[in-house]
Order: sequence, then structure tokens, then C-alpha cells
Amino acid sequence: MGPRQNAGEAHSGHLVSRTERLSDASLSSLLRTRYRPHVVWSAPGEPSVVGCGAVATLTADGAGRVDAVREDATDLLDSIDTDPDAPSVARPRLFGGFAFHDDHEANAPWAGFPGAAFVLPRVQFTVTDEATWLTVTTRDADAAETVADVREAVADAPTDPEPRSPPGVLATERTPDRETWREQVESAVSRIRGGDLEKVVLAQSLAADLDDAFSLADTLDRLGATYPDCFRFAFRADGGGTFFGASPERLVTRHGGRLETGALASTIGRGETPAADAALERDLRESEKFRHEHDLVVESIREQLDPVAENVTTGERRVRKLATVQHLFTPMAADTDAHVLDLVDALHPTPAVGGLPPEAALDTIRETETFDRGWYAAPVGWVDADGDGTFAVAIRSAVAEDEAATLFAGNGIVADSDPDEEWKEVQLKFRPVLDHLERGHERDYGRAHER
Ligand SMILES: C=C(O[C@@H]1C=C(C(=O)O)C=C[C@H]1O)C(=O)O
Repeated sequence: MGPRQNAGEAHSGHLVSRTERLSDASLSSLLRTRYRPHVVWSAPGEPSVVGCGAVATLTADGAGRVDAVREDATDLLDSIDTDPDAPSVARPRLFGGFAFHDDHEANAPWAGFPGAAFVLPRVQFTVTDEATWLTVTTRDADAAETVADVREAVADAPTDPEPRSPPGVLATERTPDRETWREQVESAVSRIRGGDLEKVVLAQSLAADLDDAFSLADTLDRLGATYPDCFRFAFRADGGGTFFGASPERLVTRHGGRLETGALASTIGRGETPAADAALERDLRESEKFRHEHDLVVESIREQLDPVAENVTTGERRVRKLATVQHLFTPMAADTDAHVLDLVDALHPTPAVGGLPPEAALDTIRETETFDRGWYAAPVGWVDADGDGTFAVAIRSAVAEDEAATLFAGNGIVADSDPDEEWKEVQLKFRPVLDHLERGHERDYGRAHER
């Protein structure tokens, strides 16, 4: 396949979008109308969006895929005859993501997920703190008809649904197994000690057979309760599975002339008691290894931003606590004129999910990992006609279809990494998704873990 491949459909016919205020409907309820969602996006400090149907789809492959999407997205969004009365949050946007590697091929479990795919939803629900908006985008058709139909579908949806219990997991299989993992980590460590590599993030996949069919709405609801400050996302491929997750990691937000990003790297578990938790936090803060691993990411992001941003500021490093793990986190911000997708291109992959130097790390990942990362650890998010948008790093994620799910998790390897410790940390990173597929964890997360 060439470096870009565009859906020709995007350029035939005139696109018209119409926006109306809906009587308040919750995200949970909008996930359960008779329209099956294609995209779901719920990010801290932003309105949540459910997109159903695709009035246009942009796809691209290869190393130039981010550029290709930016060009096509700009043309497509500019061509829409947008409702002049729509508030800016409810204007049409494109939602989608990218494959981690340039040379991605869309084989199982990634059937239907090309190198890049972005959807312009036919029906876009936008939920803000104040209101719920419906935006219908159609091609040379009367949007009013669809609006009436959608209103009826929303009225028919359950208003305050309780998520059903998880589907249950019958069997799991990790790739690699524990022995192979040990060999992989030891080989990466010796390459690092050899001097041509500083850090590499190695990952695993976990294939789970489910006892019951996977339900996106129930899983996203439960993830929202346990990981309220994370980026919840879902993308459904036509004729394929649904890629979803609850990621703590913002790749970048661009709003006007400002960008927001950050370094999230170095991981330790949570303690059973407040004292045990504080002791782990202290280890995380004080360990040379963790600090080194983290600082590499901060420094690299600074360099990666250099061509696309100015006045980069770095906030204070702090510990970010999630239900299952705690990380070191350093917030970063800058001024920028660049389109959000140019920022994505400059930042993906950060060494939080790739490594350093980037090329040596990517080669090591390709040579070592025996499963397909697909869209795992790659940018997912949205873009609008102004070139604003938000992208998360698609970790704590899985691709699921019917009674099967494949989960992904990885960890940064540096010179003094220990294979057993790394194995433990990777298992903790499977928990966010696995806990909501397995039965019996429903009560474990009553306590508020984020701060
Ligand atoms: C790669 C993952 O997480 C990334 C790697 C981390 C680390 O090496 O400590 C921490 C947070 C993330 O940036 C994952 O969750 O799969």
C-alpha cells in the first residue's frame, strides 16, 4: 500500500451539519440508544462525545499517514456547511487514531484498523456540564429527518442505566510467556549496557476468552467509575473489533495557540494500607532508576517539541496515583502555531512508549515483540476545523469482539531493569481493563484513588 490512501467518498457531495440542544441525556444513556456507537471520547476537562454512523472516513497508511490525515481532515472539515448557531464544542469533529508502527498491517486482532482511520460521525452527541448537544452531519440530504429520528432514539434509551456485571474471563494467554519475557528483557538490558540504546519500552499482549459477549457501554461505564480522570476512548471498526481503553496519558492538547502535554513514566504498585502505599510512593520518588527513566522522557519531549513549539515550560514532577498503579508525572506546556496533528507527528512515539534513541528503540521493539501492537500505545483523539484537538496515548487498552479480547501493556526497560520487577509492573497495567472483564472485582474499587 502507498503512503496514503484516502476514502474518495469524502469528496463527493455537499456536507451540511445541523446542531440542536437535546433535553439532558447522560453519556451512559447515549451509549445505549439504538444507534451503535462508532466512536466514544471522554477526556478530563472536555465535553464527552458519542459518535454514531460515519458520514465520511479518512484512512492512510505508512510513514506519511499523520500528514495525509491532516491534509484530508482540513479539506473535509472546511467543506462542511456548519450550523452558524452551533456552540463551538458541538461543531463537527473527526475522531480516530493511528497505528503505533509505520509499517502496520491490519491483521487480526486489528482487522479494520489501518495505519490511520478518522471518522466524521453522522450523529455526534456532545455532553457538557451544562447541556447535551446533537449534531447531525449529512451529505445532500435533509438533516431534519435524521434529527427527528435521533430525538426518538434518545427518548427510547434507558435514562439512568446500571452497568451489568463483567462478562467473565474463561482463559488467558500472555505473549510472550514469562520465560521468553525474561530473555527479552535481559537482551534489551545488555543492548543498553552496550551503549547503543538508553531505554526501550517492551510490551505484552494478553488474549482473553470471555464467558459472555463483550459490552462496550457497560465496560466504559465501569472504567469511568474507577478511572474518572483518565481518557476513555472507543473506536469500532466496520467488520472488526472495538479498540477501547482508559488511558492516564495525554499525548497533546492544542487549543488556540497553546499546547499541553506531559511526561508520564516510571511505575510502581499501590499499597494495601495507607502506610504501605506511602512507602511505595517514597520508593517511586527517591529511586535513581525511576528518576532517570522519567527524566529521559521529559528531556526528549522538550526536544521533540522544539521544531513545533516555543516557550516550553515544565511543571513540578509529582506522583500520579491511579486505582492500580502510581506513576511519576511532569506536566508540560508551550506556545504553538502548529496544527494538532503536526504536534502528534512530532511527539509520537515519546520514549514513555517507545524509547531512546527513537530509531534504535523502535528497531528493538520490532525485533523483540512477537505480537502486533496495532493501535496500542499510539495516538487516539479528535481534531476540529481550527486545527485544535486532543490526543491520548492509547495505553491501558484492548481490542474486543464478541467473546474475545486482546489486552496490551508495557514497561520501560533501562540499564538496571530486573525482568521479574518489569513483569510485575506490566501485570499491574493489564488490571484496568482486565478487572472490568473478570467477574468479582466490582467491589474492589469503592475508594477514590485519583488525586
Ligand atoms: C507502556 C505503558 O505505560 C507507559 C510506561 C510507563 C513506565 O514505563 O513506567 C508508565 C506510563 C506509560 O507512559 C502501558 O501502560 O502499557
